[in-house]
Amino acid sequence: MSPPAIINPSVLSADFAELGKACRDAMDWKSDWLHLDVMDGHFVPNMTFGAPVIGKLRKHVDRPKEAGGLGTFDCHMMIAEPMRWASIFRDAGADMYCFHYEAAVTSVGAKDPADTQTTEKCTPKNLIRYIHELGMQAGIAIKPKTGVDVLWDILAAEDEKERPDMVLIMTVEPGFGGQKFMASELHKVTALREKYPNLNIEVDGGLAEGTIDQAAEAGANVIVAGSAVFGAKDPAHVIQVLRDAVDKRRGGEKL
Ligand SMILES: O=C(CO)[C@H](O)[C@H](O)COP(=O)(O)O
Ligand SMILES: [Co+2]
Repeated sequence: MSPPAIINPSVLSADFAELGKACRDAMDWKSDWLHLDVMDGHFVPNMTFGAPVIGKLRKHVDRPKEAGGLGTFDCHMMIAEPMRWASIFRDAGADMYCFHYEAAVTSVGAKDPADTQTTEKCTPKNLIRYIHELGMQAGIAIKPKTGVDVLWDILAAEDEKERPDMVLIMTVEPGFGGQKFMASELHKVTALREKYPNLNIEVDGGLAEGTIDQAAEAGANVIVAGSAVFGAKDPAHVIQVLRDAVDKRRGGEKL
């Protein structure tokens, strides 16, 4: 059976002037995690917030989930140099540091924003190892134009410290909330779920009541939803619908 449903609202669609309230609301609505979209204006054509904001939000979010809080701050790092910023986000309170494969393979392995000397290349496996050494969980994301094939070698790393805890399949082009769900990406989820029954597989972009069944059927269990939750009249109901769809697939019931 695939892992349990993890419903993960993205604050990208919340009122940025009231992010503390958005976190408290997400807890009240019985979310499992909180998804934080970090955008740098280089890797994607948009900017959001960085570690200082995440550090402040931590104060609004109780742990653990069992006590009514949110267990995991899931930081979706849409940034060009993911190795450079990992320790800073760890210090701010990130639990899951989910970087983009495309950014990792085109950046250097400097571990400090001010380091201009390092020229050694970053690799996904080295970055995953480093994220684990920092005490965070490691996620790896791929954009719609990146094939799922790039992930096989990383998932099969001999050393478990170099294997990701979660894979994120983007179902929109990263950069903006409220875009149309790309069902064309779900074959990647199906392929991953076939090979890795226990892996946390996250989908992000355009997930809502009308699209969740396809994603759940493909095998996704970590569900990001921004506009569908923060734009809803009854966000707690939407979260329940998303959870039920994943749980039905887990129970073997055909959707
Ligand atoms: O990573 C993202 C965009 O790059 C967001 O997490 C995502 O788009 C969520 O928003 P919505 O559910 O409205 O599509
Ligand atoms: Co995201």
